[in-house]
Amino acid sequence: MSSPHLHPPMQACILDLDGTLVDTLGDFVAVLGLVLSDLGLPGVTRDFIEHTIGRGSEHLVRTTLAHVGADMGTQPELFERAWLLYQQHYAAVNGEHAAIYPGVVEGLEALRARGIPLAVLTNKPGAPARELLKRKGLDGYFQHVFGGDEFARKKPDPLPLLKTCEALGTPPSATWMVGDSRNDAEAAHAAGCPLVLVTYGYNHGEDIRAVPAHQHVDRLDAISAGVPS
Ligand SMILES: O=C(O)COP(=O)(O)O
Ligand SMILES: [Mg+2]
Repeated sequence: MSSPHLHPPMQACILDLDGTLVDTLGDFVAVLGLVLSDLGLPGVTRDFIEHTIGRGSEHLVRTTLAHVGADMGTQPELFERAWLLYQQHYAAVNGEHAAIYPGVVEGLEALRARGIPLAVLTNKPGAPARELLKRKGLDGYFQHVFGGDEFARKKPDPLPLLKTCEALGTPPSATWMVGDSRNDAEAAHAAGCPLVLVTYGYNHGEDIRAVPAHQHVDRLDAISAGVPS
């Protein structure tokens, strides 16, 4: 499966953000700490957050509230308050505790040098995703950046991936998806996009090497070498 001659061609490449391009766990930890403290609720561990991120920020906030025992049944407004606080704190913190993974800039440079159009598709909302890329100096690489709030459904549904292929103007069969989690893998399989999984990042505690892909890489700059254009 990982032998180079089996690789489909690459006409464009769509990349996930959190856990693939940027290690944002520290931002999520800081922001959720602030939100829970504002609400007078107990904190959660870094491990819990690492295992919960990836399905979008609303899912993260809702799951965190449930985890600390907040009763959203009797306090239906609690989620709305927490969500508002989350967005405010995230906008302020965004990128402060986040770092670009080793090999990412080199990998993006290599793809760009080959003339491969690039896009980001994340389950993070679009506005903070674009701001994060800007703050980290990565925004110039991408023709499109789409967030989880910009399509009717999020990854692992294939819809956002198919829409991103449409925006790039390339067929899914030649538009590669690069991600760190089963959400990315399921979306890619369902959309018919070739898949690269990075072995770092956040995958809900599961071993990503066990998830089928055309390639598993330890660094983003290992992609370009094996993929024909
Ligand atoms: O905000 C999230 O849930 C993370 O999103 P991503 O891994 O799709 O970039
Ligand atoms: Mg991810």
